[in-house]
Amino acid sequence: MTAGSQPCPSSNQSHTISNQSVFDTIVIGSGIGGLVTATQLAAKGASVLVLESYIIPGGSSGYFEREGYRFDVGASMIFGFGTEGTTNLLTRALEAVNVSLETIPDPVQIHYHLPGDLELKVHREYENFLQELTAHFPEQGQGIRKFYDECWKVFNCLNAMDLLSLEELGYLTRVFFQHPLACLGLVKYLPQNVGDIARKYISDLKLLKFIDMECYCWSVVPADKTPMINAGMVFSDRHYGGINYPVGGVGKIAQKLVEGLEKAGGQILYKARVGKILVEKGKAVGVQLVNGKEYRAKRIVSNATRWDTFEKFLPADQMPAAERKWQQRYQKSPGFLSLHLGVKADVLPPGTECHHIVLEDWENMEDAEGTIFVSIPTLLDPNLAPEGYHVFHTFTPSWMEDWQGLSPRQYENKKEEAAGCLIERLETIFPGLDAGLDYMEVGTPRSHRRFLNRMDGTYGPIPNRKLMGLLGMPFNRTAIPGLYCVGDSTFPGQGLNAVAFSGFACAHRIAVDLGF
Ligand SMILES: NC(=O)c1ccc[n+]([C@@H]2O[C@H](COP(=O)([O-])OP(=O)(O)OC[C@H]3O[C@@H](n4cnc5c(N)ncnc54)[C@H](O)[C@@H]3O)[C@@H](O)[C@H]2O)c1
Ligand SMILES: CC(C)=CCC/C(C)=C/C=C/C(C)=C/C=C/C(C)=C/C=C/C=C(C)/C=C/C=C(C)/C=C/C=C(\C)CCC=C(C)C
Repeated sequence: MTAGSQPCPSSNQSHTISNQSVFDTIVIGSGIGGLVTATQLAAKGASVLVLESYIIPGGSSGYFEREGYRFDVGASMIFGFGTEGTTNLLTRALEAVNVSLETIPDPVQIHYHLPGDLELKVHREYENFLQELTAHFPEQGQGIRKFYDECWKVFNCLNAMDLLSLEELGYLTRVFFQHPLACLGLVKYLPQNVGDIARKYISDLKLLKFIDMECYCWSVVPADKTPMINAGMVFSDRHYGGINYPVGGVGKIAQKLVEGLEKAGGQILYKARVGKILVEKGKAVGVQLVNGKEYRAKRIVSNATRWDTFEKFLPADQMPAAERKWQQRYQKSPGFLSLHLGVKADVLPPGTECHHIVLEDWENMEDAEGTIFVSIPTLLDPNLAPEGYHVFHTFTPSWMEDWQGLSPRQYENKKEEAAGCLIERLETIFPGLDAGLDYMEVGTPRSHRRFLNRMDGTYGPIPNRKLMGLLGMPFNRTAIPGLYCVGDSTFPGQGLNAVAFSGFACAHRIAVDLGF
């Protein structure tokens, strides 16, 4: 979304908030992490108020409409909509508040276009994927199978048990007695990263680069810094529950959760920007909006990033030691330069897949504007664009620093130039893209900061050195009594299914704390 353009109006305008003096819980932000916390608590009978600064719910999983196109703001490759097991957390979150969403299965997770003619597709069918990858690295066939089979071990442990708060002793004891082997399996993998495990089985350097890319394209760090638990989820669930796109666009997930929240008695207020968390006698007791209005609750949950929570909502100079430590271990990932395009349908040859990753030189994988991501959701749900056209969302990592200190004219020119470069590079995969353009909206980390309130427009936290898997990622409670965090700056990190887990865990911990 252009930083200068007006957001589209929503039918869900501000609601009147019931005159309750103290809510059980206030949730700051209606990203998927915040909404799952809110719906879980409302379903248990808690009184919940969600305060969202924007005009619609969803945060990075929101949408906007322009000239007949419906664009996903950020998230587009959706895990968690499976029908079986326990890891289908988006399906479960909707069910908990008696709503549901129709989804369309995506037969291929990603079509990779990588250096050295490494062209391959990650098929929904596991064996087809292994076969296609092995055809590129015939000598490494056994290693490939052993590596991905080890990822399944992690997934099978997770998919055997209810997924709730790891900060709650009652749950941990119960789950350990019910599934001792699965728990021990997870304990083993929690401190591990993908790179070490991949190198046990794989020696070919180009194949190891491919594993780096398999991690980078969702964790924005290479295999050595990517936690094995998360890779177990991503590399297996794509073949188990699969990647499924919600009919009507990604924005529908948040809209449905809000519908469920309200049915369960919870409330949401839009255009309600929190400026401050109120702390009395060392305990979080409420929030103050930037317009001065105050709301109070027994528990406060922040779905904003940890940087926003502890540097903006609370005095930065009184940051708890645990948060300072976290900031030494994790840094902000880059944001994205995003092009939301409307494209003539004949640009895409028959058989084009929905998601693509493009990289011309391995050296550039982690660089700003190195790896290119493409999502074309109209290949699954054609109703998101006018007839004869496609929605084409392409994005590439980009740092806030590169977009600061520019005059409005310089900013617009830089965006145009960057968009031109991206389109030119994509012409090799989609010839005729430039000529087929019908609509273009360019977003930068500044747009993400403005519309999503994410500090520096970041995609989320990344380890700033090799850490011990997921061990360094905080759960939901914070050093301030009564204050919890949820979303991608809590365990287990980025990803809609990951933040949904964070929401389940946060709501469970609060429900126990409040005696629900
Ligand atoms: N950021 C991206 O570009 C991007 C792209 C793809 C996927 N994703 C995914 O999106 C997910 C993020 O989910 P999440 O739940 O952690 O958070 P989120 O960033 O999606 O949602 C946070 C919400 O809090 C609101 N908010 C922030 N500050 C506020 C304030 N002061 N007052 C009121 N509301 C405020 C924001 O408007 C937003 O709706 C991650 O899984 C990530 O992987 C993000
Ligand atoms: C008791 C005892 C002894 C012990 C205990 C142990 C235990 C129980 C443990 C447990 C653990 C757990 C539960 C864990 C959990 C985890 C989880 C849930 C995880 C999840 C994850 C997920 C993820 C990571 C996801 C992700 C995704 C993503 C990020 C995506 C993205 C995408 C994008 C960016 C796009 C791309 C592309 C294109 C467009 C092409």
